[in-house]
Amino acid sequence: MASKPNATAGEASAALGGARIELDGVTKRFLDPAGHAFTAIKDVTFGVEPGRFCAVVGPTGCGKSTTLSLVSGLEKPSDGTITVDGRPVHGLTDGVSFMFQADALLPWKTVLGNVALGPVLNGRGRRQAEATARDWLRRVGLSGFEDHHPHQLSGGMRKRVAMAAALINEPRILLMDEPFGALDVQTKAIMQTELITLWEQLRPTVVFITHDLDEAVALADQVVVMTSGPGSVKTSYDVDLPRPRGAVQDLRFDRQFLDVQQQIWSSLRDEVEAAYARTAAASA
Ligand SMILES: Nc1ncnc2c1ncn2[C@@H]1O[C@H](COP(=O)(O)OP(=O)(O)OP(=O)(O)O)[C@@H](O)[C@H]1O
Repeated sequence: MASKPNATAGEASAALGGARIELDGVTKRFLDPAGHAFTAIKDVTFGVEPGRFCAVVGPTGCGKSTTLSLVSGLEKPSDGTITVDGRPVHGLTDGVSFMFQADALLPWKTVLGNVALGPVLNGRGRRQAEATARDWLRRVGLSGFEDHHPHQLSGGMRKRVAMAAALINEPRILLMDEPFGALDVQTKAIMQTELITLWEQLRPTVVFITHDLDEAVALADQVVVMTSGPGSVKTSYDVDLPRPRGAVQDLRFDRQFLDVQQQIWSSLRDEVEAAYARTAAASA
């Protein structure tokens, strides 16, 4: 593993601040291959205040990723409205960065080229973009790896590159779909701590999809629990653990953390069991 990121709060560049996200009665229907309408999410309503970290949990197939792509503007709702800072989302939402489970890195570009790509596409000169990219690589602990290509890095290092590439544009909204889902347990915990340290400096509004309730509670200010499909919002919990949260590994033994985790699990468990029973019945 590369060294830990060495940025401090004072090094954060002028953050633009996060945007307010509102979903109001959002339903999304898809057509299945036979041409029948299939409801993926139904009447989803929740909001995320500017600069808050919102995790969305729910059983497999309940529509978490669909919800995220609606916020991004990549998909349009069938019913209901999504607004960002009070303006309805039409087309790709401004000021959004993404991080997915698969690293969206270009294999033919160097680490520096991957991180500098966002500013270059935003019209910054190459020199300036590369200088900013070098700074971000330092902040994620990857100084010295600028000329490597993605295949020459470990999984955790690739995540750091993806994180630098997502944050270099100082997004107002960061949409994350199980970004650490494929990592081993130790690397995942390290990446969670690094993410939360960088987020605490920049404070974009985050919507973070995960299957891992511990991860949701450790990182988020708010955890939205979705019902089994078609997904709607079952409950939204505030997580009042103090910030800065510090190392995620240590947090998991905290009494308050365990209390919140248990409370949310008691709500989530019914939905996970319902989804499992439905899948088992369908395949019987
Ligand atoms: N483009 C699409 N066309 C048709 N059906 C879709 C499409 N996208 C998603 N679905 C369906 O909508 C439902 C919700 O999918 P989605 O990926 O949003 O769930 P999820 O909660 O993110 O799942 P998982 O936890 O397994 O990643 C699923 O039944 C899926 O097959």
